[in-house]
Amino acid sequence: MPKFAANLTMLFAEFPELDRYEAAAEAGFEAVEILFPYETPAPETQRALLRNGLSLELINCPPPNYTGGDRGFAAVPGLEGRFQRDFRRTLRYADMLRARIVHIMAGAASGGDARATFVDNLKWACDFAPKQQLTIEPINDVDMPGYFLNNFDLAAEILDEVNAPNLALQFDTYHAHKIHGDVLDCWAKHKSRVRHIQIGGLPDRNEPVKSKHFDYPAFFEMLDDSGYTGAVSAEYNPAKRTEQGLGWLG
Ligand SMILES: O=C(O)[C@@H](O)C(=O)CO
Ligand SMILES: [Mg+2]
Repeated sequence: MPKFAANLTMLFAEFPELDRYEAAAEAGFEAVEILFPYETPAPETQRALLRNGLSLELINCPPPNYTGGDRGFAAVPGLEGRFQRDFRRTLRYADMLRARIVHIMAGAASGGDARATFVDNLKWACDFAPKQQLTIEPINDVDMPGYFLNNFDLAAEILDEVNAPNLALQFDTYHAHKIHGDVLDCWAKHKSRVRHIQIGGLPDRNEPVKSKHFDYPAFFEMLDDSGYTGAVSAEYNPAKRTEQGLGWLG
């Protein structure tokens, strides 16, 4: 089986943030991710990770929590200064929490200027933090209207243009399904660029179980055979309490 991680922004949300780490460890996870850890002092998150023997796979840039607000600034012309400040702050958290990956969010924008801004900001970030693994994630524009990076082919072009060893693709099966329909086809086309996977049930983003839309057990087997060594993070809305829906873990 792949190395599964629990996304603590969506899983174990029955508990206060710092208690989710213990809940994830008790459920058998050895790794977690949290999209926006910025409202909790980093030393407290660090202690929760250590106490529960968990590694941190990923955090998002920008801080802080964007509930109801912006979806990043990396592709927003004119906000390069804001992007750089955010990125520096994210890196301080990433260093302290030893986050394996930082996902850089593009933000709401469109057109050629946005694309050029995104490429320039990504090049700057890759140079500024050569030892930090970075990703970009295509996100469907029903869930995030106006989000710049809204398809995988565009992400592939951007990755080619930036051409940095520490920048790769974050492949979320839920978004792949909503954007392109056929997840396996999208995977086959882009797998060589993928450094992080997120999963959610199709089509409703609940537990990642086998459905007429997707065969998760077969996908996990295929990942094992493919030599993929990254994490597969459970990023979904549990239909009931989180623990009651973890049968898919095997
Ligand atoms: O898929 C998602 O929604 C997330 O991975 C994310 O980073 C958006 O905040
Ligand atoms: Mg995702």
